[in-house]
Amino acid sequence: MTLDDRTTAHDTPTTRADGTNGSAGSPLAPYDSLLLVSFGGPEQPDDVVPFLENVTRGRGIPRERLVEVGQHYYLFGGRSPINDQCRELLAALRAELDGRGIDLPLHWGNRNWDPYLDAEVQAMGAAGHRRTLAVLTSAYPSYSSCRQYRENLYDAVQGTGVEVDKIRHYSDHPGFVTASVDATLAALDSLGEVADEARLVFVTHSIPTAMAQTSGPTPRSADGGYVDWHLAVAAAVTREVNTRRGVEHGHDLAFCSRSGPPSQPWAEPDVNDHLTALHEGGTKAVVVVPIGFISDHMEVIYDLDTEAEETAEGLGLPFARAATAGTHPAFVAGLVDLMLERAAAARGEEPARPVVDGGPVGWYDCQPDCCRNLRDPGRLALCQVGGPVPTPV
Ligand SMILES: CC1=C(CCC(=O)O)c2cc3nc(cc4[nH]c(cc5[nH]c(cc1n2)c(C)c5CCC(=O)O)c(CCC(=O)O)c4C)C(CCC(=O)O)=C3C
Ligand SMILES: [Fe+2]
Repeated sequence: MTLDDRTTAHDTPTTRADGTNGSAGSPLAPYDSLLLVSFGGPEQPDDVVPFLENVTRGRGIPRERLVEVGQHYYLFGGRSPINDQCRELLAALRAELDGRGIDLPLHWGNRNWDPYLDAEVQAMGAAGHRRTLAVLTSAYPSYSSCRQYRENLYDAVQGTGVEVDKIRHYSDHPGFVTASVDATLAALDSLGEVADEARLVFVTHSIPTAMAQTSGPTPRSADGGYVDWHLAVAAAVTREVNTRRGVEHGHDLAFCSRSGPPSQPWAEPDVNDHLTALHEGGTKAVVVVPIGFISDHMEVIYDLDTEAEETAEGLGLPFARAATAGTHPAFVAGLVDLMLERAAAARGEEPARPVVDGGPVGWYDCQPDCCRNLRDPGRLALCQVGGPVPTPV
């Protein structure tokens, strides 16, 4: 699916003598197109069950959990906001690109729902695109948040002639952090009198402990890159918020949306348990900051705005939830900066790779042993050092 007619106009690319598209001279050369890659979500009640089947195929999620998650979607009319949020991000990216005089076509494909990634990449290939730059709507390393998308990209390009690079992991890029800082400040303001006493509870998607510990490239910490990256972002946001307010807010990292069988360990503490523990320890108010997500999709509007907020209400704990990055101008501009940086690197230049103080610097191509697929280690993935080779055992 393309965003507008202007995009379609580019579907007839100018072909150079060497057979590649006419992207030379563009600040995004060598890329001839851009591709937003997202998770996907149901758009009407009849979509919910097939969507959940797509997400969980072969993943051993208990049936009760699926029924429960289905209810979350039905509570919101069977429609996840995630696709509309992707449409808004595409429109914001288009405007930012236009403002910088960049007219590359911008495409969009999802892992689990229409518009599907496979169909989109097929269409891109048929339209003559040969080298696209992908932006994942997921900012951190881990199997679920990085390699799985890269596996989907590997599958999607087969037979299309399209090559894919991606921007680096961007959660500690100044654009994303600025958006989180602004949102945290606004949420604190909404708490009124108790704001100065509020603790910042940063939240991300829980993943199995085994997946967390094998996230990021080796050598890695015992917690793994997924947790380390979140801790770096939480510290950077807290530091800036505290400086701006002249107050020392304490902070923690908690997890939401645990799935999988109860016997399997997942990253903890769960946000609801954590709010309870904070309350028992005397915390007077909380701001929940969902740094693990880039838009207010179902994990945010159900797991945080519905469930965690209810937990806080039951405790009598003043609660505010900070917005996700969404289409914050600093975030959108930051994504375009990351595209320009990636293109410069692809041209053999050595662009600066800004991150917040103390943050890890993301990488363009993942090491073959990074975020390994523990279930199906033979699956191949794109955007990897040395090409799509199997993960070393
Ligand atoms: C790390 C991570 C992100 C963040 C990075 C990223 O954004 O990609 C993320 C995002 C999302 N997860 C989403 C939805 C779901 N995730 C599920 C299941 C799972 N997620 C996992 C991890 C993650 N998930 C894992 C390890 C599982 C277990 C099954 C498996 O190993 O794959 C299930 C199955 C039911 C359940 O068990 O909850 C659903 C419905 C939606 C769409 C929301 C909407 O519709 O608005 C989004 C953006
Ligand atoms: Fe998920």
